[in-house]
Amino acid sequence: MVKITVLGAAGGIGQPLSLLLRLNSKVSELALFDIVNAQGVATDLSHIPSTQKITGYGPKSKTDITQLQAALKDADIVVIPAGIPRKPGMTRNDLFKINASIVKSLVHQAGLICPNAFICVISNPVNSTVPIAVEELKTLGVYNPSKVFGVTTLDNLRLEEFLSLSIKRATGKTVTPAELRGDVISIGGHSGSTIVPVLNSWARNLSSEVYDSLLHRVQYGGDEVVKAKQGRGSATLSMATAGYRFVSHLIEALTGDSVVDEVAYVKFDELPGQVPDIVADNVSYFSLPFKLGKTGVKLITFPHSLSDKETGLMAVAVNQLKDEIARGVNFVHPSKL
Ligand SMILES: NC(=O)C1=CN([C@@H]2O[C@H](COP(=O)(O)OP(=O)(O)OC[C@H]3O[C@@H](n4cnc5c(N)ncnc54)[C@H](O)[C@@H]3O)[C@@H](O)[C@H]2O)C=CC1
Ligand SMILES: O=C([O-])CC(=O)C(=O)O
Repeated sequence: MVKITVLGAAGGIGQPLSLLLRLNSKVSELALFDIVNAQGVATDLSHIPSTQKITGYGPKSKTDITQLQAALKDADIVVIPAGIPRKPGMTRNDLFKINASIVKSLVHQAGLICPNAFICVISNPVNSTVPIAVEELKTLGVYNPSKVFGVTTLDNLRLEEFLSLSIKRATGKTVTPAELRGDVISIGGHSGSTIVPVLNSWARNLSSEVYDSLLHRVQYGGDEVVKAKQGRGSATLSMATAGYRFVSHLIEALTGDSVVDEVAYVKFDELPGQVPDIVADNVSYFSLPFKLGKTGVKLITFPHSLSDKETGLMAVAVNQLKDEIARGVNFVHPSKL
């Protein structure tokens, strides 16, 4: 029995993500909330045969929070793709002005109504919106470091797909993205040079030229989609797939006895497991691999074998992340910095 609430469910990510969740038989209840059209999306999805209860909620007025609260009641997992996406020429940080308040207000209600729920933040800029979520939950006294995630799974999907293509191009050999999954991961943050792909022994297959173009494509994959969509938004279908991969693992961890391997952007300093000094001495948030159980993150499992190049990338990532994390914290506590 798992209840999932999707906030921003009528959007470009929210709709396909809700569709995928509708098809998961372990989800007993799916609550969709949006400021527009969530009831319409829920009605549409309700025609797909399922034993799952599905409901749609939207505010009845500008100040109405009762519908949001009803959607969040008894939620085990809250997924947040609410907020504006990029247009060409914008960075993810340009979204902060609008999305920071959206995430803060939604997480505030989640902290009040379902304080034990897992919180999965998709809204950008993830490097800053997750610190906002954490600080908001702290102010309510309900923060649990094992249960708050920035969803960076799309960086891992891109790495698996683009590396598979790069290996084919460089060696003529076929290594499927599924074979690479788990063996290569993306750590760091979720924007440009904060994204650090860790290639393990697969790097040996690539010339420095192929490596550099792979690195660029993983770090700036989001820009590629924004440009191709020509002002009509950013990644939605790949993101819904990524979001579903992450959330379905959470569901697995919640409903079974198995411990699942995942990667997400977390506040790691209060979690068990070792993180290298270069990270731990400079930031408290990083996208990291971990073991996931019923109660959330059980253990950070930092990759053992980073190359010199990857260690260098990590130093760059940490530097940029510092400011982006501070921006999120400062938004909730303007006087703290
Ligand atoms: N973490 C990641 O890897 C990725 C994150 N994103 C981010 O996800 C966010 C959503 O992207 P899209 O779905 O493409 O945007 P969209 O504009 O298609 O959908 C966003 C939805 O949020 C709703 N919304 C706005 N304010 C709300 C509020 N206060 N409460 C509830 N719903 C609200 C809107 O009505 C809309 O339906 C963006 O910030 C985007 O940058 C996008 C791709 C990847
Ligand atoms: O690039 C964007 O704005 C959306 C995003 O986070 C991604 O595609 O990785």
